[in-house]
Amino acid sequence: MHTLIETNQLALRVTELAEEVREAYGDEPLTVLGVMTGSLVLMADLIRQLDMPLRVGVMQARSYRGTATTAGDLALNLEMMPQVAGQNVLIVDDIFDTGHTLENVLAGIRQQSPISVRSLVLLSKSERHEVAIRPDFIGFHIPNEFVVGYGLDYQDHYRNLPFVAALEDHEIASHA
Ligand SMILES: O=P(O)(O)OC[C@H]1O[C@H](OP(=O)(O)OP(=O)(O)O)[C@H](O)[C@@H]1O
Ligand SMILES: Nc1nc2[nH]cnc2c(=O)[nH]1
Repeated sequence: MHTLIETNQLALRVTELAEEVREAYGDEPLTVLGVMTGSLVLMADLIRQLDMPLRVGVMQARSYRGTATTAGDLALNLEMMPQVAGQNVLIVDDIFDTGHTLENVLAGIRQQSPISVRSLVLLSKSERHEVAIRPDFIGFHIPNEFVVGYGLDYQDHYRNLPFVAALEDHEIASHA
């Protein structure tokens, strides 16, 4: 694997993203919803830099199964999520790739009658987008490589890496 984004770059950019979120919401109460499992590390770093009245919740969206590095069927589980009716909601995810996950998550949340919904992702792969929507806050635009670390997995490994790295083709094949 080769490193794409170093630990200190991640820390600096997450601090900037927190500032952008503070500018957007001011002192308004906010509900931050992390899309599990990939947003786990970003959520932990981001929410500790937000100082408005904050509620934190999680939901699960999962589309990548087994050895696949292309999207399969998407399973959404909103049962773990707090009530969002009448709330300003910020969806947080690790990566916006084809965009289908976020598009589905946004549609699911909008059905719960929030006041507003915005979205924040750490990474965006512009070359791969297949949907019309875009996240409101984006940490980094990255090339079309399969990335791991800082919450992102390959077959549930590598989420604990403190940096973002791209896997080489043979590393993906070797897990297959
Ligand atoms: O833009 P897309 O092409 O839809 O891909 C983005 C989604 O894929 C990953 O989730 P994954 O299904 O791998 O689950 P995970 O968060 O548990 O790793 C990632 O965390 C995003 O939620
Ligand atoms: N780990 C990981 N999950 C993804 N989901 C969509 N794209 C990616 C990616 O590049 N890496």
